[in-house]
Amino acid sequence: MAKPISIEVWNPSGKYRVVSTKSMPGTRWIRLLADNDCRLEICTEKKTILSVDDILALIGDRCDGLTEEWGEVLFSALKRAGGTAFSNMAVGYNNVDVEAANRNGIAVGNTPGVLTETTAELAASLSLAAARRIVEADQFMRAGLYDGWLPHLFVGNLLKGQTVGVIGAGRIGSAYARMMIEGFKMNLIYYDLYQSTRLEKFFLKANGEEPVTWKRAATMEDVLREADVISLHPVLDKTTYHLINPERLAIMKKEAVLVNASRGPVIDEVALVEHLKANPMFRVGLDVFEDEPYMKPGLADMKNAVVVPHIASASKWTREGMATLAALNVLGKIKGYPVWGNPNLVEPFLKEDATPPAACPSIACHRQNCKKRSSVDLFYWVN
Ligand SMILES: NC(=O)C1=CN([C@@H]2O[C@H](COP(=O)(O)OP(=O)(O)OC[C@H]3O[C@@H](n4cnc5c(N)ncnc54)[C@H](O)[C@@H]3O)[C@@H](O)[C@H]2O)C=CC1
Ligand SMILES: O=C(O)C(=O)CO
Repeated sequence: MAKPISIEVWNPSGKYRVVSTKSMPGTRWIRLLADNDCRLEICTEKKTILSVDDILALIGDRCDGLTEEWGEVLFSALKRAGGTAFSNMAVGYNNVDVEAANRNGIAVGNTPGVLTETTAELAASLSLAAARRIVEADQFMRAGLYDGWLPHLFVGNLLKGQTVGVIGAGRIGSAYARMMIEGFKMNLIYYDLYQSTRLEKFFLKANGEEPVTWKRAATMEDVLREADVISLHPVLDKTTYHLINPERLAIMKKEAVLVNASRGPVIDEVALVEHLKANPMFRVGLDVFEDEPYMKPGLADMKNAVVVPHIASASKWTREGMATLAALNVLGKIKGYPVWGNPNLVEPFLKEDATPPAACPSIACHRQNCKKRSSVDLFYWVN
């Protein structure tokens, strides 16, 4: 039997028991649940990742809704406890065994609509940090090694006029592409399984400047060969696992910059470390890792890698929005509300002082609608 888990309780006499396995940013999500007859239990354990036993202890023998990362054991426990709702605080849900959720009649919520720009901005930051060697230079400065301007000191890559490559030109990939085109006047080449109309409709209104060029590549290899900066934004699934492997690394330019703010396993990280060792001018910016929270051996020693701990969606507005949407997914399901028409247009749920619509903002998959949703609504969480 799992040991008791420490929790903080809001509205103890609430009719519905909702458990959050993590403390989430902001307070609106708490108010929304507590004001709607939910007894909210927030796990206050210090550990970042809870074990299956920890979560079983949290579910107990009566629970109406929950937010975490799961499979059959936990979904069947949630079902036995009378639960019907689960929400990730993420757009992605590759942490969720959707089939197991379906078998147990549990709806799976996620939180699109608030992450796109924040995540794209982090990818753009990593692109710049890697191209201009910001982290190396910062460490050098702090170590007291700077003793005067030198022509060769931390020479990096100019972005203007170079080519940015995007693999997976969905919401985030397209937003990132626009930032790099508009901000740095880069030319674009992208690869996606589908034509990205949202990206192709966009054009540079550059007052009198040379317009940038853009094209959709026939193959991913074309992007890897041609681009100077490549950013990965696909979902993680069987088709994208180890998308960047030794063969594909080998065809990239020796001084290319590779950015990953999608999912760690999209890159074969062991192969990447070898490539970084062999090609000191090849640089990467990584927000996600194959075995999060760990890095593959050797990566931490590579000066040509900028690494950050999965913070792409970490802006205050986004994280508070994610918390609100996750809570409203669970609440909406408990109340029997329908699913909101467009999970990417969620502003009505985010208005601070307004009553949110009587709908679940984004139920990515449940028994009734699972097959009907297009792939664009299926997202994946880390690990
Ligand atoms: N690092 C972080 O904190 C965050 C990471 N993400 C991750 O970013 C990724 C993209 O998110 P969105 O843009 O919202 O999703 P999206 O669904 O709008 O875009 C994904 C794109 O990838 C394309 N794609 C799928 N398989 C492909 C393949 N084999 N080759 C090339 N393209 C392929 C799809 O056609 C789609 O256009 C997801 O993995 C998501 O979980 C999202 C938010 C935050
Ligand atoms: O939303 C997601 O998929 C995340 O990775 C959270 O930042």
